[in-house]
Amino acid sequence: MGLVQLLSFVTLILFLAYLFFRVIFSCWILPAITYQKLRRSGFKGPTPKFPLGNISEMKKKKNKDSSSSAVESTNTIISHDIHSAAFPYFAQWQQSHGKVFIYWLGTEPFLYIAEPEFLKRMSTGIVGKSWGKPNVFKYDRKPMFGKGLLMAEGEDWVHHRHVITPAFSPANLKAMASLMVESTSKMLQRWSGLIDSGKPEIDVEREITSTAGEIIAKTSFGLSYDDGSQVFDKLRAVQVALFKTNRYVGVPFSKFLNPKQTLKAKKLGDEIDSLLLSIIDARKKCGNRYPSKDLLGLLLADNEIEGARGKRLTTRELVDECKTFFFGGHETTALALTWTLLLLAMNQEWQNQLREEIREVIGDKEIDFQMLAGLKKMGWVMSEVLRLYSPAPNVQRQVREDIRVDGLTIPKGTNVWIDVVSMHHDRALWGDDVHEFKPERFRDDQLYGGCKQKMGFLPFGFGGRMCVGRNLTTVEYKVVLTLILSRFSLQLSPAYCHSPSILLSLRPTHGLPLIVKPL
Ligand code: HEM
Repeated sequence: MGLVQLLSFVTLILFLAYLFFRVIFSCWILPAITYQKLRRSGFKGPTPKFPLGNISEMKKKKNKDSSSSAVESTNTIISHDIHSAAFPYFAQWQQSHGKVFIYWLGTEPFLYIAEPEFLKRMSTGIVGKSWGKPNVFKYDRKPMFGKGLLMAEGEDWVHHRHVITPAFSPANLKAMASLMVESTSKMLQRWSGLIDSGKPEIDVEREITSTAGEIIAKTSFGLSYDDGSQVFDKLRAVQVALFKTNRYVGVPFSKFLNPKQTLKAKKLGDEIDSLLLSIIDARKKCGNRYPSKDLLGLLLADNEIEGARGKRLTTRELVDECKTFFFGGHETTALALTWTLLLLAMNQEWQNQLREEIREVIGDKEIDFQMLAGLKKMGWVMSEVLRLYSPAPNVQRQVREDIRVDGLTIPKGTNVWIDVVSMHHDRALWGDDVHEFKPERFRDDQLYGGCKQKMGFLPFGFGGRMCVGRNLTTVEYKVVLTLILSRFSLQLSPAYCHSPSILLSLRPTHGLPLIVKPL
């Protein structure tokens, strides 16, 4: 062997050794150090096993419980006590470890929090840059959200939020309200057609989801539903590929354990990107470039002209924001409306009360943005539905610098999993009627519904990262519900099977068939 060959061989060996050490360090040594630090700080939790952490236990518990919950649903018992069905492992671990503990997804430590007082103490005084979004999810959910607002951090997040916020100003929302009326009226026309042809049983989840899609496509991107439909279809397919399959997020090299789904999600993500690029190009080419300062108009303007902060959105960031809003802008609102229709179908009394309020506030007039604030009871119903069936069932963070709470240290790198569903269903916070549908709890306390600790009610998140689309949701919710209740009465179909499940968001597994009758 010549000297050159020997040197190349040694370099290769050193390089492989370096790679090997890096893998061992980040997959084994670093998590072990974090584990020891957390134990020393007094945090307990289920014992993890390398390399899956607690995943096997979670999967086993989930599978066991889904077979028994099927029995419950055939008995047509509709219980709103959903936490232990949706997250059986968390419910079980809470019994042994309390409402704050550590569990592991693969080699990723997660600090589980279902205790609002602890969350308050932990988040008070945390500067934004001390926590971001879990890297493990950023990477895993890239085909759906890229580096859009939901996943952005630090200076990038500040810049994106600054550009996007004006898209949901009162002036814009006012203009959007009439487009919402248009799309909802089209849906109701379809319902009348179905009823006339002898099909009064309608899967309202599917209907509302496509109408909410049409609304976000029109109001934020200036598109018809048909023009955006391929993006919606592919986003739904990525959602299924990422969240409905047997994957091992957090386990080193887990993408090789399920290569088919990983490749499928990546391919769909690339296809969505190119569809969005052509939508962006078409908008750039049209003469009237930024017609109504809608979301796409604002994003495009920032892509072309450097803002006051000396930053501008790259085309990659622009595409990621479009993805984020195509998905986030319709899915959660549609679910809030869907769960509302279920609860109203089960509570004729509240259907009547809301109809009465609509008659008083809107009467025969066309819906106007200003009138919506007068629909107070509808606001209580919305909050109560978001409490019982929170479409966003959890909020996640990752600690970027050591955080100290009550003398305990949460080390840099620890992920944080805030269990919103658990807090919304906690008897200690809401009282003995916690699992009952009682919108009146928001009558005297419109913001927190009488919850004993304000951080215990988090349907739209908290702090500076609170949902940017919440005002749009409120307007859309009130417009759609007003139009539905003004024309139809709703009853639960015997075919409905109550099985709330998590597919990133909290949704009815088998849709929501209702018997719809004209008033
Ligand atoms: C009932 C409807 C909705 C619910 C329950 C909901 C829930 C949430 C929650 C819990 C967060 C905080 C996530 C976190 O802190 O990690 C959030 C953030 C966000 N939401 Fe919503 N959302 C809804 C509607 C919408 C709509 C209509 C849009 C878009 C038009 C939207 C876009 C976003 C975005 C982009 C963020 C990230 C904000 C940031 O980090 O600065 N959401 N949402």
